[in-house]
Amino acid sequence: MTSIGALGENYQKFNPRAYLQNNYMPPRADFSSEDCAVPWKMRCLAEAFATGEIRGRTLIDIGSGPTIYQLLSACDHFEEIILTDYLEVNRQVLRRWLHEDPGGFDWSPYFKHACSLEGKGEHWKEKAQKLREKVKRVLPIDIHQAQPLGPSTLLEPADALVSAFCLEASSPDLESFQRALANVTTLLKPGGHFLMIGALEESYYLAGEAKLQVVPVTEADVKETLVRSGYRICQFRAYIMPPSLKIGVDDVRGIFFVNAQKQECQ
Ligand SMILES: C[S@@+](CC[C@H](N)C(=O)[O-])C[C@H]1O[C@@H](n2cnc3c(N)ncnc32)[C@H](O)[C@@H]1O
Ligand SMILES: O=S(=O)(c1ccc2c(c1)CN[C@@H](CF)C2)N1CCSCC1
Repeated sequence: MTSIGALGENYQKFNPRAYLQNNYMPPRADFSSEDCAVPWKMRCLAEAFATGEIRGRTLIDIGSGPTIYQLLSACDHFEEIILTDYLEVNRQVLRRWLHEDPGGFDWSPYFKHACSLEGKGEHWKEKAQKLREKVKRVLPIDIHQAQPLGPSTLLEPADALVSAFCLEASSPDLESFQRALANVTTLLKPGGHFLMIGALEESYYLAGEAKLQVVPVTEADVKETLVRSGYRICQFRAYIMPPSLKIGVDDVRGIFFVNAQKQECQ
């Protein structure tokens, strides 16, 4: 039985570049059809933010990793975006993108796709600049702590949370997944929305030398965990993994998108 500590130790071997190659470059980063995984994920996020119901001053991204695609449709709706991750190597990758350092990952296909989905005629470079302006902090986080951002971070609860492939990929079992959700929920204002993307029935994934354990969760597990943590589920969508995308970097069966609202009476 893997412990939280052992899982954390294993993350020390996590290779951001390998992770990006495995999941955010072809064949998985295929934008040719709306039915492909990445366009599906981005459409879920774009449509949720397009309602105008998810907005406010601050949004926190939980477990950003080395990626920013999950925030492209959020940046018009918040004044301040806070990125977080457990690993300094990932926080460095994020800072390099924010500072436009050469040699960083090319997110332009994702920005172009987001601009196309939103249909506002925005040039992708405008959106990239806007996101860079909105991201004010890149913070360390541990979702297994009661105060995931640590006791000293003077941060009022956020108006919204986003998290993609973090909770199930950081929890050794369902109980710690449930506790982690309760922990991160303390970072969200009552009435605020939590947009979560995650892996369904995945047990591992690779990131270079690292083989990371994932707690396999079903649609019912995710819904039940959210309700028990005091959320109303506004929307739940699932995507089934096509065989062509089973490329040996994980055993993911599909992905879920959930828009959940933290109930006022906690
Ligand atoms: C599968 S990656 C997800 C990255 C990115 N959000 C995405 O959509 O691809 C999981 C992330 O969870 C982070 N992580 C691992 N343990 C964590 C913990 N205890 N608390 C918060 N994040 C953790 C890892 O550093 C890694 O960046
Ligand atoms: O590209 S994805 O959106 C994707 C993207 C990221 C991840 C996974 C999948 C599964 N393993 C996760 C590890 F936690 C990370 N995609 C999900 C649907 S099937 C094809 C792959």
